[in-house]
Amino acid sequence: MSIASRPAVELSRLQAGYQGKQVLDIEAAAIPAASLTAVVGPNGAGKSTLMAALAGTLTGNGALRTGYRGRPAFVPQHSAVPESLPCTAFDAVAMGRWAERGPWRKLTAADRAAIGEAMERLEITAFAHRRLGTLSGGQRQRVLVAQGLAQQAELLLLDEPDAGADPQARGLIADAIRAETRRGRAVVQVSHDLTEARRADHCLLLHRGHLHAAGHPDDVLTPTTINQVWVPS
Ligand SMILES: Nc1ncnc2c1ncn2[C@@H]1O[C@H](COP(=O)(O)OP(=O)(O)OP(=O)(O)O)[C@@H](O)[C@H]1O
Repeated sequence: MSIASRPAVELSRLQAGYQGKQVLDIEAAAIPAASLTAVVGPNGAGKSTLMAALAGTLTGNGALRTGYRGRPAFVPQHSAVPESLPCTAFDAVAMGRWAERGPWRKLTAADRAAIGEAMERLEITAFAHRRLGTLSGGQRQRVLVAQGLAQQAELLLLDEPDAGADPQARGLIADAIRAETRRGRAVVQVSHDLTEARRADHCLLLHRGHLHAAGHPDDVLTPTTINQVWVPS
Protein backbone atom coordinates (compact mmCIF):
# COMPACT_ATOMS: atom_id res chain seq x y z
CA MET A 1 0.00 0.00 0.00
CA SER A 2 1.49 3.39 -0.93
CA ILE A 3 1.97 6.14 1.65
CA ALA A 4 -0.73 8.21 -0.09
CA SER A 5 -3.39 5.52 0.21
CA ARG A 6 -2.44 4.44 3.70
CA PRO A 7 -5.12 5.46 6.20
CA ALA A 8 -4.32 8.44 8.39
CA VAL A 9 -5.24 6.33 11.40
CA GLU A 10 -5.98 2.64 11.90
CA LEU A 11 -7.19 1.68 15.32
CA SER A 12 -7.85 -1.71 16.80
CA ARG A 13 -9.31 -2.87 20.10
CA LEU A 14 -9.53 0.70 21.31
CA GLN A 15 -10.96 0.98 24.80
CA ALA A 16 -11.22 4.25 26.68
CA GLY A 17 -13.13 5.71 29.59
CA TYR A 18 -13.09 7.93 32.63
CA GLN A 19 -12.27 7.17 36.25
CA GLY A 20 -11.93 3.49 35.48
CA LYS A 21 -15.32 3.27 33.73
CA GLN A 22 -15.04 2.16 30.12
CA VAL A 23 -17.29 4.11 27.72
CA LEU A 24 -15.67 3.32 24.37
CA ASP A 25 -14.87 -0.10 22.92
CA ILE A 26 -14.09 -0.21 19.20
CA GLU A 27 -12.85 -3.43 17.65
CA ALA A 28 -11.38 -1.84 14.51
CA ALA A 29 -11.78 1.38 12.52
CA ALA A 30 -9.85 3.49 10.05
CA ILE A 31 -9.65 7.19 9.23
CA PRO A 32 -8.85 7.50 5.51
CA ALA A 33 -6.14 9.91 4.38
CA ALA A 34 -7.00 13.09 2.45
CA SER A 35 -10.68 12.65 3.25
CA LEU A 36 -13.41 13.98 5.48
CA THR A 37 -14.68 11.46 8.04
CA ALA A 38 -17.93 12.24 9.84
CA VAL A 39 -18.37 10.79 13.33
CA VAL A 40 -22.06 10.53 14.20
CA GLY A 41 -24.22 8.95 16.87
CA PRO A 42 -26.64 9.85 19.65
CA ASN A 43 -25.70 11.82 22.78
CA GLY A 44 -23.34 9.82 24.94
CA ALA A 45 -22.40 7.42 22.12
CA GLY A 46 -18.68 8.10 22.66
CA LYS A 47 -17.92 10.57 19.83
CA SER A 48 -15.99 13.08 21.96
CA THR A 49 -14.22 10.25 23.74
CA LEU A 50 -13.07 8.85 20.40
CA MET A 51 -11.84 12.31 19.34
CA ALA A 52 -9.91 12.74 22.59
CA ALA A 53 -8.35 9.30 22.10
CA LEU A 54 -7.36 10.20 18.52
CA ALA A 55 -5.95 13.52 19.75
CA GLY A 56 -3.99 11.78 22.48
CA THR A 57 -5.58 13.87 25.24
CA LEU A 58 -7.24 10.74 26.66
CA THR A 59 -5.23 7.58 27.08
CA GLY A 60 -6.90 4.32 26.26
CA ASN A 61 -5.97 0.73 25.62
CA GLY A 62 -5.48 -0.68 22.17
CA ALA A 63 -3.43 0.13 19.12
CA LEU A 64 -3.45 3.34 17.07
CA ARG A 65 -1.43 3.12 13.87
CA THR A 66 -0.85 6.55 12.44
CA GLY A 67 -0.09 7.27 8.81
CA TYR A 68 0.41 11.01 9.24
CA ARG A 69 3.41 13.03 10.32
CA GLY A 70 3.52 15.41 13.28
CA ARG A 71 0.84 16.04 15.85
CA PRO A 72 -2.89 16.23 15.13
CA ALA A 73 -4.74 19.52 15.51
CA PHE A 74 -7.71 19.18 17.87
CA VAL A 75 -10.62 21.59 18.26
CA PRO A 76 -12.58 20.17 21.21
CA GLN A 77 -16.32 20.56 21.63
CA HIS A 78 -16.14 23.08 24.44
CA SER A 79 -13.05 25.16 24.20
CA ALA A 80 -10.81 25.26 27.20
CA VAL A 81 -10.21 28.99 26.58
CA PRO A 82 -11.99 30.79 29.43
CA GLU A 83 -14.08 33.71 28.23
CA SER A 84 -12.51 36.00 30.81
CA LEU A 85 -9.01 35.38 29.45
CA PRO A 86 -7.57 38.70 28.17
CA CYS A 87 -6.95 37.07 24.82
CA THR A 88 -7.88 38.45 21.42
CA ALA A 89 -9.15 36.46 18.46
CA PHE A 90 -5.68 36.88 16.90
CA ASP A 91 -3.99 35.56 20.07
CA ALA A 92 -6.29 32.54 20.11
CA VAL A 93 -5.49 31.68 16.49
CA ALA A 94 -1.78 32.31 17.15
CA MET A 95 -1.91 29.70 19.95
CA GLY A 96 -2.41 27.22 17.14
CA ARG A 97 1.26 27.74 16.30
CA TRP A 98 2.43 26.81 19.79
CA ALA A 99 2.61 23.11 18.93
CA GLU A 100 5.14 24.06 16.26
CA ARG A 101 7.36 26.50 18.17
CA GLY A 102 6.37 26.36 21.87
CA PRO A 103 4.33 28.92 23.81
CA TRP A 104 5.12 32.62 24.10
CA ARG A 105 7.84 32.60 21.43
CA LYS A 106 8.05 35.38 18.88
CA LEU A 107 5.96 34.70 15.78
CA THR A 108 7.93 33.97 12.65
CA ALA A 109 6.92 35.10 9.15
CA ALA A 110 5.67 31.54 8.49
CA ASP A 111 3.58 31.64 11.68
CA ARG A 112 2.06 34.99 10.66
CA ALA A 113 1.27 33.66 7.18
CA ALA A 114 -0.46 30.56 8.61
CA ILE A 115 -2.42 32.65 11.12
CA GLY A 116 -3.43 35.24 8.51
CA GLU A 117 -4.55 32.61 6.03
CA ALA A 118 -6.61 30.75 8.64
CA MET A 119 -8.27 34.00 9.77
CA GLU A 120 -9.10 34.99 6.19
CA ARG A 121 -10.61 31.60 5.43
CA LEU A 122 -12.94 31.89 8.42
CA GLU A 123 -13.52 35.63 7.73
CA ILE A 124 -12.53 36.70 11.22
CA THR A 125 -9.86 39.23 10.27
CA ALA A 126 -12.26 42.11 11.00
CA PHE A 127 -12.43 41.19 14.69
CA ALA A 128 -8.82 40.02 15.08
CA HIS A 129 -8.18 42.45 17.95
CA ARG A 130 -11.41 41.90 19.87
CA ARG A 131 -11.30 39.94 23.10
CA LEU A 132 -12.68 36.43 22.84
CA GLY A 133 -15.13 37.14 25.65
CA THR A 134 -16.79 39.90 23.60
CA LEU A 135 -17.48 37.67 20.60
CA SER A 136 -20.70 35.81 19.93
CA GLY A 137 -20.74 32.03 20.26
CA GLY A 138 -20.67 31.55 16.50
CA GLN A 139 -17.81 34.06 16.04
CA ARG A 140 -15.81 32.34 18.77
CA GLN A 141 -16.39 29.01 17.10
CA ARG A 142 -14.89 30.39 13.88
CA VAL A 143 -11.85 31.58 15.87
CA LEU A 144 -11.36 28.09 17.31
CA VAL A 145 -11.63 26.44 13.90
CA ALA A 146 -9.07 28.99 12.61
CA GLN A 147 -6.82 27.99 15.51
CA GLY A 148 -7.09 24.39 14.29
CA LEU A 149 -6.34 25.35 10.67
CA ALA A 150 -3.35 27.49 11.68
CA GLN A 151 -1.66 24.34 12.97
CA GLN A 152 -1.44 23.04 9.39
CA ALA A 153 -1.60 19.51 10.80
CA GLU A 154 -1.97 16.45 8.61
CA LEU A 155 -4.85 15.27 10.82
CA LEU A 156 -7.47 17.82 11.90
CA LEU A 157 -9.96 16.74 14.58
CA LEU A 158 -13.07 18.90 14.96
CA ASP A 159 -15.67 18.13 17.61
CA GLU A 160 -18.92 19.82 16.49
CA PRO A 161 -17.05 22.77 14.97
CA ASP A 162 -20.20 24.51 13.77
CA ALA A 163 -22.17 24.30 17.02
CA GLY A 164 -23.92 27.66 17.38
CA ALA A 165 -22.72 28.91 14.00
CA ASP A 166 -25.20 30.56 11.64
CA PRO A 167 -25.68 29.23 8.07
CA GLN A 168 -23.04 31.58 6.64
CA ALA A 169 -20.47 30.56 9.24
CA ARG A 170 -21.36 26.90 8.73
CA GLY A 171 -20.66 27.38 5.03
CA LEU A 172 -17.26 28.97 5.77
CA ILE A 173 -16.34 26.12 8.10
CA ALA A 174 -17.49 23.49 5.56
CA ASP A 175 -15.49 25.19 2.78
CA ALA A 176 -12.38 25.37 4.98
CA ILE A 177 -12.69 21.67 5.82
CA ARG A 178 -13.03 20.74 2.14
CA ALA A 179 -9.98 22.82 1.28
CA GLU A 180 -8.02 20.87 3.90
CA THR A 181 -8.89 17.50 2.35
CA ARG A 182 -7.98 18.83 -1.10
CA ARG A 183 -4.57 19.69 0.36
CA GLY A 184 -4.20 16.04 1.31
CA ARG A 185 -5.09 16.38 4.97
CA ALA A 186 -7.40 14.05 6.86
CA VAL A 187 -10.25 15.73 8.72
CA VAL A 188 -12.49 14.06 11.31
CA GLN A 189 -15.64 15.97 12.21
CA VAL A 190 -18.19 15.10 14.88
CA SER A 191 -21.63 16.17 13.74
CA HIS A 192 -25.24 15.89 14.83
CA ASP A 193 -26.38 17.06 11.40
CA LEU A 194 -26.95 13.98 9.26
CA THR A 195 -27.36 16.06 6.09
CA GLU A 196 -23.90 17.46 6.70
CA ALA A 197 -22.53 13.99 7.57
CA ARG A 198 -23.81 12.67 4.23
CA ARG A 199 -21.47 15.10 2.46
CA ALA A 200 -18.43 13.42 4.08
CA ASP A 201 -16.31 10.82 2.30
CA HIS A 202 -16.43 8.35 5.15
CA CYS A 203 -18.63 7.91 8.19
CA LEU A 204 -18.27 6.25 11.59
CA LEU A 205 -21.58 5.65 13.36
CA LEU A 206 -21.17 5.14 17.09
CA HIS A 207 -23.77 3.68 19.41
CA ARG A 208 -23.36 3.03 23.13
CA GLY A 209 -19.59 3.19 22.90
CA HIS A 210 -19.31 0.77 19.99
CA LEU A 211 -18.83 1.24 16.25
CA HIS A 212 -22.26 0.40 14.84
CA ALA A 213 -21.35 0.93 11.17
CA ALA A 214 -18.53 2.39 9.08
CA GLY A 215 -18.13 3.21 5.41
CA HIS A 216 -19.50 5.66 2.87
CA PRO A 217 -22.23 7.82 4.47
CA ASP A 218 -24.83 6.52 1.97
CA ASP A 219 -24.15 2.98 3.19
CA VAL A 220 -23.91 3.88 6.87
CA LEU A 221 -26.79 6.33 7.29
CA THR A 222 -29.58 4.09 6.03
CA PRO A 223 -33.15 4.19 7.40
CA THR A 224 -32.39 0.87 9.12
CA THR A 225 -29.28 2.00 10.98
CA ILE A 226 -30.85 5.35 11.84
CA ASN A 227 -33.85 3.57 13.36
CA GLN A 228 -31.63 1.13 15.23
CA VAL A 229 -29.51 3.86 16.75
CA TRP A 230 -31.79 6.85 17.27
CA VAL A 231 -35.20 5.35 17.95
CA PRO A 232 -35.60 4.57 21.65
CA SER A 233 -35.87 0.85 22.34
N1 LIG B 1 -15.14 13.68 31.74
C1 LIG B 1 -15.96 12.63 31.87
N2 LIG B 1 -16.05 11.96 33.04
C2 LIG B 1 -16.87 10.90 33.19
N3 LIG B 1 -17.67 10.43 32.20
C3 LIG B 1 -17.63 11.07 31.03
C4 LIG B 1 -16.78 12.19 30.79
N4 LIG B 1 -16.97 12.61 29.52
C5 LIG B 1 -17.90 11.79 28.99
N5 LIG B 1 -18.30 10.86 29.87
C6 LIG B 1 -19.26 9.78 29.64
O1 LIG B 1 -18.78 8.98 28.56
C7 LIG B 1 -19.85 8.60 27.70
C8 LIG B 1 -19.54 9.06 26.28
O2 LIG B 1 -19.50 10.48 26.29
P1 LIG B 1 -19.04 11.33 25.03
O3 LIG B 1 -18.94 12.75 25.47
O4 LIG B 1 -17.87 10.70 24.40
O5 LIG B 1 -20.31 11.14 24.08
P2 LIG B 1 -20.75 11.95 22.77
O6 LIG B 1 -21.16 10.93 21.77
O7 LIG B 1 -19.66 12.89 22.38
O8 LIG B 1 -22.01 12.73 23.30
P3 LIG B 1 -22.66 14.16 22.87
O9 LIG B 1 -23.36 13.92 21.56
O10 LIG B 1 -23.65 14.41 23.95
O11 LIG B 1 -21.57 15.19 22.79
C9 LIG B 1 -21.12 9.21 28.27
O12 LIG B 1 -21.77 8.22 29.02
C10 LIG B 1 -20.61 10.31 29.19
O13 LIG B 1 -21.47 10.47 30.27
